[in-house]
Amino acid sequence: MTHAPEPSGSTSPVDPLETPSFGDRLGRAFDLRGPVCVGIDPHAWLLRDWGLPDTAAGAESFGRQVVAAAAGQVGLVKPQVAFYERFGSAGYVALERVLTDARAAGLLSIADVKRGDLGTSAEAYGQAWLSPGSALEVDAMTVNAYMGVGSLEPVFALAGQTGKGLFLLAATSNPEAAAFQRAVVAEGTQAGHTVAGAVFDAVSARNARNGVGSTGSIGSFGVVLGATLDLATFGIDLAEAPARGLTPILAPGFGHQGAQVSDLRNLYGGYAQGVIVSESRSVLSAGPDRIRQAIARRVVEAGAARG
Ligand SMILES: O=c1ccn([C@@H]2O[C@H](COP(=O)(O)O)[C@@H](O)[C@H]2O)c(=O)[nH]1
Repeated sequence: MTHAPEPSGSTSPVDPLETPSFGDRLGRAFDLRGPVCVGIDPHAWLLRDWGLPDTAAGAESFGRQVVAAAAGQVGLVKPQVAFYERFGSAGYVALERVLTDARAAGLLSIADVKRGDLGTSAEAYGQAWLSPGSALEVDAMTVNAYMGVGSLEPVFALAGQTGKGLFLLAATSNPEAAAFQRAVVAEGTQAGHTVAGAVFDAVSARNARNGVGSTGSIGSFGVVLGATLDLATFGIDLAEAPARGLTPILAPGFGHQGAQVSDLRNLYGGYAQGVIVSESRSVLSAGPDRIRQAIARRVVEAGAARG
């Protein structure tokens, strides 16, 4: 019996040699605009405060206004997909328009979608978010490795081919994650390491292998390490960064969740130059008329903290 070929969706072929890597684009964004990433999280209460309906149209207007305010000030935005998904297909159409605006404004977008599965299912998630020309195309997506880092192999491969990035959840900012993410791996090459440490090491090893670029180059594969945490207690040592292939860190937890941007260097040590400082509610709650100024303040704070 022959199998039908996997559908490739509305994607176009890419030449990996012609595609600058996500790590390179991220490095450029850091140099040009600093490390701040504005989260796009259209909570129902925020839509109300912004004078918008709690509908897909409201979430679209909200997202597009946030993108307009972020454009030219920061290098990155991070839409929280859950807040669009709650409106079903209309929410996805809204998100597609927000992403189109972000791309047109020269912003790198990270879909906070936290996908994870195995084999061809994992690959299909990757195709949805990382394939050039797909409706939901972004620069990077968040993924979870709780089916094993190896389960994400097809997504790593696709991201490598298309010049996209991945951020694997390693130590997340929510307090209830610690017991789980500090658990110890039972067997294999990572035996004895914490789950968080094993994810961090696996991602770092990939960046080290790919990090043949210049000193200070940034890898395309990153981890999520919450800013609310004492990362040493998760078995993660950030004291010394590698000379090339620095693993980027997506760092939620600043602002509303309590972490201070001024602590950037204490929190992330030798990796501070690769940290994406992500804030959502603390910026978005400024409202449509003051969000530009709120973002500008974060840019100054983060620039000073990063040095
Ligand atoms: O460890 C994690 C991973 C993801 N998030 C997401 O980031 C934002 C945080 O929003 P704030 O309003 O700045 O607290 C939100 O979309 C989370 O789902 C996280 O908080 N922690």
